[in-house]
Amino acid sequence: MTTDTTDWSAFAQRLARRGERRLVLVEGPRPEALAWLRRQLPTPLWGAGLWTGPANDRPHPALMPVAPARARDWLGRELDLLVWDGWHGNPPDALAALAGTLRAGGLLFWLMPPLAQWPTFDDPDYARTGLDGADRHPFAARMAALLRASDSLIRVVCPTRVPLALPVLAEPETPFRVAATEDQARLVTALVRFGLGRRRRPVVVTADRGRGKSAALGLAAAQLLRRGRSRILVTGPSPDSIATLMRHAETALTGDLAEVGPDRLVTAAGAEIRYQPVPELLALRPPAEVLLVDEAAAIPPDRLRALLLGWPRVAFCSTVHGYEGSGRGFAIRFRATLETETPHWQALSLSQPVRWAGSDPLEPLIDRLFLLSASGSEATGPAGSEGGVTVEPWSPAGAPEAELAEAFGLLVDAHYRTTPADLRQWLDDPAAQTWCARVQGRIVGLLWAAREGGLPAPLAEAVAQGRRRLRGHLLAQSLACHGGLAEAARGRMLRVVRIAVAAGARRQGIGQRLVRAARDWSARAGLAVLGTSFGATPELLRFWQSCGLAVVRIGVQREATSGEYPLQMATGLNAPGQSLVATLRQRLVRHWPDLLLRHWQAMAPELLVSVLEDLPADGQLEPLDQRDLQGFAHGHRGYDLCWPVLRALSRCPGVLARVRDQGELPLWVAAVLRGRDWQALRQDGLCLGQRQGEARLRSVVRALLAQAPEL
Ligand SMILES: CC(=O)SCCNC(=O)CCNC(=O)[C@H](O)C(C)(C)COP(=O)(O)OP(=O)(O)OC[C@H]1O[C@@H](n2cnc3c(N)ncnc32)[C@H](O)[C@@H]1OP(=O)(O)O
Ligand SMILES: Nc1ncnc2c1ncn2[C@@H]1O[C@H](COP(=O)(O)OP(=O)(O)OP(=O)(O)O)[C@@H](O)[C@H]1O
Repeated sequence: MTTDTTDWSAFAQRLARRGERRLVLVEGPRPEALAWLRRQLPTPLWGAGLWTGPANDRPHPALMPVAPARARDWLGRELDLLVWDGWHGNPPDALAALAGTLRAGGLLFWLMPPLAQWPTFDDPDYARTGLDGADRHPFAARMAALLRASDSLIRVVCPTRVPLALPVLAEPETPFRVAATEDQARLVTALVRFGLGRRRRPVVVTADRGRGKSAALGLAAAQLLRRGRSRILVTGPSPDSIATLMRHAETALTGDLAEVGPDRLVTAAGAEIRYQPVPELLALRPPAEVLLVDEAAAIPPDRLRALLLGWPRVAFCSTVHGYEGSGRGFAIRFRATLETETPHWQALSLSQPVRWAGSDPLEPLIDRLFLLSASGSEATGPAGSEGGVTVEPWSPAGAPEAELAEAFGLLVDAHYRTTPADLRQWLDDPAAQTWCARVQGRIVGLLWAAREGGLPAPLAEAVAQGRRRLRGHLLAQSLACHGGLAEAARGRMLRVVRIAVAAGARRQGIGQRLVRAARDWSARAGLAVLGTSFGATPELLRFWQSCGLAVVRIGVQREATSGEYPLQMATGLNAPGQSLVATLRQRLVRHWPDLLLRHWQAMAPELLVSVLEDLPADGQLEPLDQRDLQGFAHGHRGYDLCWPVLRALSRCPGVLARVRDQGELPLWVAAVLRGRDWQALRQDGLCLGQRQGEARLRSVVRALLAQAPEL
């Protein structure tokens, strides 16, 4: 033992008795820091630990090496020690996620250059998101300032040979123990009431990490079996996600169980709690009185909806931890479905931590560093007018902390996947431009954009041919590559990365004003295009249309998490930009019927038609087509013979809008545009069969011909 060794094991035990965890920042050259750590960590190590650097460098053989990119695999597990090698990169989402796996008594050693060097430290992780070109890093500077101000942080400056003076921690009166909190007990009671109560009154439980939400589900499921329910189904994004739930249910049912398996608990009376994966549940539809869905935020929205409608009592639970970015967005987006389908739904939440004490300083510190609990302004705009709203350029990097938290909160609340990595990108990207809208000084709207494109001709050509891919330049690159147009990567553009207006201030023109500010700035700066890329919904499409942008591309695959098609819209700001947008749109006009048949089968009819209505109508009927249509309308000509003409008719101006007005859009889209057969249409409840379906389509065409004789 050398003289500078600290008894970390005793310190960890004391922390555990207080229910707390600590961050230990090990500053100074990496070799010295590693040498220091090697001297500190005893053999055997006092608990389970991870090391995020290269396996060969690990400072203790008992530390398990894990690449930060695999941090997700550790969610739901528990650790005593995390040694984070910041010299090999600091991806914010992974650091925040792994910090949450530390149990009471846990220590997080973070190896980094001295705090003073953080603003210019060339973090190896920057290359992943194109930030390696920046010479200053406000995000890291901000973290350094927050750490410097923290009174719970333990700082070690290497090289050092003196023993560390650890904080003196008082012994608690009662040692901390992981056990039910009052909050959790209340939730269990509420869940039992829900499980025994009326149908179609779903509950949505949200909680930060480590609040005991999964355990509460298990405890409630056990009580429900005891109180007469015969089958409770549980599901989640993966079998691992329900292990805690099953374990707590099993413990609560001890003595009553006839069969115990990892995905099934059966009581002596034959009642069961059974895990089934989401696809299996939706395919087999096993009956059950209650369905519990854990980690619901990681399940695509269309599946959540199917689960909601498929069983009489459904509870959805989700963690709202910001590093996955899905939690809060889940609550916000799913709310719309709940309000429409099951207006009597109920929101429940858990706030007291179970895994550590309320006095734990690590959770609030990580929270501050990564703004994990940021939530947007409650401020509303002035009703019915634009008066009192100011729109101005704004820089997140220079903003006071409280304002930054409020502004980032707006983005988090408004977007499904806004994570600490976005916060870093927003603060650090030299190509970022931001505008904010204020009412009485408070931020009620934000537009974050990034300058893209402007690539040298040979590189732009290589991107267009699909031979090169670059970090960043998302829209420029996508348009160049998918459209096969080098001009898209050569021209300079501004991409709106995110826009958000506080819920209480929407539909007052604030969004439009923010876009106008970005557009005016771009035009003045000589950029060719203003564009954006987002998960398509008819509402957002309408918003961007109202800002003067037009559809230039729709992705061929839905995004896995949101289940939405990526949609790209743009407007030309000068002659080359206008010509680029026009060319992209012409290609889309030519290609959409084929894209539709092969790729857009899952697109909701409303969205599909909104997209098609955005494009210039290009359908033309010839005299023979017109004769066919007359024949079809009056029942002399069969549907199959007329199908090509009906498709051409769909492309004529105003036709789809008229079909919508007649309430027949779903049938028209499925039969005519998608070419689905009558059996499939009947199965989907779109018609009673061929005879009835054809009759309805004939009646639509008759009305069309009456309204628009020029057809
Ligand atoms: C790249 C991206 O960021 S895409 C994601 C956009 N952001 C989000 O989805 C976050 C949540 N939503 C929001 O924050 C807001 O609703 C925004 C930013 C989309 C729109 O901001 P707002 O200030 O409400 O828009 P604004 O009042 O300027 O609307 C202008 C027009 O857009 C259209 N529009 C806006 N919202 C909607 C909507 N929900 N449904 C239909 N049309 C809409 C309307 O035509 C509206 O004019 P009108 O109110 O006179 O009918
Ligand atoms: N009432 C309880 N008694 C004993 N242990 C509990 C109790 N509630 C929760 N725990 C334990 O606390 C830890 C966290 O609980 P749980 O996994 O339910 O939390 P969670 O809110 O789902 O959090 P996370 O998203 O971090 O997994 C688990 O190890 C669990 O076994």
